Amino acid sequence: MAALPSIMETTATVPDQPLLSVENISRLFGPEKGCQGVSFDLYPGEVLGIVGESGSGKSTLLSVLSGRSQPQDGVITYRGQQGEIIDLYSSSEAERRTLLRTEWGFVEQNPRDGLRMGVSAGANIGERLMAQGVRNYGVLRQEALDWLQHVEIDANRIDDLPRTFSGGMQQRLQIARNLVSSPRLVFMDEPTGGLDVSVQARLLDLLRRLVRELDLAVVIVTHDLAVARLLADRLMVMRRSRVVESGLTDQILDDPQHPYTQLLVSSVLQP
Ligand SMILES: Nc1ncnc2c1ncn2[C@@H]1O[C@H](COP(=O)(O)OP(=O)(O)OP(=O)(O)O)[C@@H](O)[C@H]1O
Repeated sequence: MAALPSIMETTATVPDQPLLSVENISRLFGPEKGCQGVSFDLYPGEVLGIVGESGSGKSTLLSVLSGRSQPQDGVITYRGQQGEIIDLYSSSEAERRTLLRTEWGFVEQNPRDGLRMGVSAGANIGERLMAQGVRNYGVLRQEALDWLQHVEIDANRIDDLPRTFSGGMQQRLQIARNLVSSPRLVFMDEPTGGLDVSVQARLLDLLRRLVRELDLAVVIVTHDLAVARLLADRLMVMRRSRVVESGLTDQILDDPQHPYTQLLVSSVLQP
């Protein structure tokens, strides 16, 4: 297999400085509906899981963190590739969109929301590279072939439309489309949701491998504690719009402190 692209060799990333700093952000649609008072730092290469029951505010928080919806309160700063500090919501919408297409990625739960269904698998992968200025057809095609291989899709499907792919393949294609441009930070919203258990397991293995090999920082929303256990270094547990507990994944899952987390963990352990 071709080597994965080495990432960020030229970056000014300082490992002991946060990539993303989140200070007291809130976005509420009603009392306890949305997210409020959320603060944390995310470091390069770190995987943060956001867990909690349905309606606790996970997706709202993710959309605020990823620059998709403006918080009513709080500040989010991102340390750019050159070491510059970017205040996410002081930037223009165009700047935020550029960030999402280049240094960031977003893996949607439903691959149809993250893929362009009307163009080939190869074109889906090549799009972000083109946005970064790669124009050479041979280079684009080779990158697409390499990435199909990285996500375990047969290379001879390169010219096929994503709608001819299975759900698991579409999700792997979406991952390739996001990772081809060597993002430093990837947001994922229930990336294994809606897939069969066996397909989920394979996708999780793939994600785990890619996250490690590419040293990606990830914020992943999941209601599945097994997914969180497998992927996340750290967890934030949300309930009714607030973070009720946060810490190292093993610590939280093996010795939950908050009664709600205890309930969440014990409900999974029960047959
Ligand atoms: N655009 C919106 N307008 C009004 N209310 C909203 C909107 N988006 C989310 N909400 C409400 O905010 C609360 C949190 O929703 P959110 O989708 O963030 O929760 P979640 O934890 O991601 O849930 P799930 O796991 O079911 O996706 C819910 O009560 C939801 O109804």
